[in-house]
Amino acid sequence: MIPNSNYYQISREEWRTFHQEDVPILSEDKLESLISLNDKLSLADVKDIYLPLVEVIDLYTKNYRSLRRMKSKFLDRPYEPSPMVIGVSGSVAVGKSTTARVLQNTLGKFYPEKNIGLVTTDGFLYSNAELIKRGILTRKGFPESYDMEKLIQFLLDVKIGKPYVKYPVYSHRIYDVISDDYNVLHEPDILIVEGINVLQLPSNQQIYASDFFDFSIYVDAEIENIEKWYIERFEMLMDLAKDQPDNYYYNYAIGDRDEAIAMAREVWKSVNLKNLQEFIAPTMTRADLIIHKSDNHHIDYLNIKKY
Ligand SMILES: Nc1ncnc2c1ncn2[C@@H]1O[C@H](COP(=O)(O)OP(=O)(O)OP(=O)(O)O)[C@@H](O)[C@H]1O
Ligand SMILES: CC(C)(CO)[C@@H](O)C(=O)NCCC(=O)O
Repeated sequence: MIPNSNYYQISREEWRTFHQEDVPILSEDKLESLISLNDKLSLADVKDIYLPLVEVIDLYTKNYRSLRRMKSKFLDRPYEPSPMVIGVSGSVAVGKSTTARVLQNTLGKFYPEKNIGLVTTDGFLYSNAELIKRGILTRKGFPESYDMEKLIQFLLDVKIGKPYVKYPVYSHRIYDVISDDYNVLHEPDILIVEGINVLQLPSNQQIYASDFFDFSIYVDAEIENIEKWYIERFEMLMDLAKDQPDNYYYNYAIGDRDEAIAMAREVWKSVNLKNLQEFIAPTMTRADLIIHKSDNHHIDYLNIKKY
């Protein structure tokens, strides 16, 4: 329970019962096809968690569009379509990208005619070379390691409806931003932006990234579980790198496994846990919705903002 909470805490058992009468139910076929897109996802998760969640997002989307329409009419300005932007935040390795991907796919089934985009803020990290130049390589993921001005310009371009918006991409495989390459976003109706920093307030800008979010989600879990998932992912990345000498994890993969895992535990403690406690967890109560995961990534309850 969040102290002095302005949230309703809702158990999974209750959450799964929420449904708007006038919203059509997704067919079993569509639900089955969603699970095949993600091996981490169960049919129970789609039905219990993600279907009510897309219906909540549907309420926020309708409200967002109708307010914008009324405002442009009131101000006597043309109505310019602008995508609804959803932020997904939480610790390193808590499962933000997995949650965001499942949400993207479920929204895609819910609104088959709409374009649902997904971008991670990892691409807006400074490159390793730049982090070294600034003496902050061991602060990767901390607020100062992101080019926030670039992220805010990107969000602004998306919001004003620029037809093609470029954005940089990060690769866990090379442990760096991919240089000389970028992805392009083309007129999304809804954009999900996932990253540890989406709810943070920058110290030196007048515009906040969070100004652009119309709905925000924080993925929460106990620290011991997140550490476990971080180490499991490290082992998975190491296993994938075994035959790839150009992979950042290759040297760990061919070296002593216990030593590599001990090193990962140290990085977790001295970098990611510190970042979580100092800069990420304090932003949790800015989110409209907090999803709580327990053992085995099981979502057991959610907190949704009252006011
Ligand atoms: N629902 C789930 N069921 C099983 N495994 C999951 C689930 N969600 C996430 N994971 C696993 O937990 C690990 C972390 O997940 P993910 O990569 O989505 O986290 P993240 O918060 O996006 O991390 P980062 O900030 O470092 O990119 C991964 O190994 C992922 O496969
Ligand atoms: C790229 C981030 C910051 C977030 O996804 C994270 O995965 C990371 O690399 N953190 C730095 C410390 C580490 O190597 O885990």
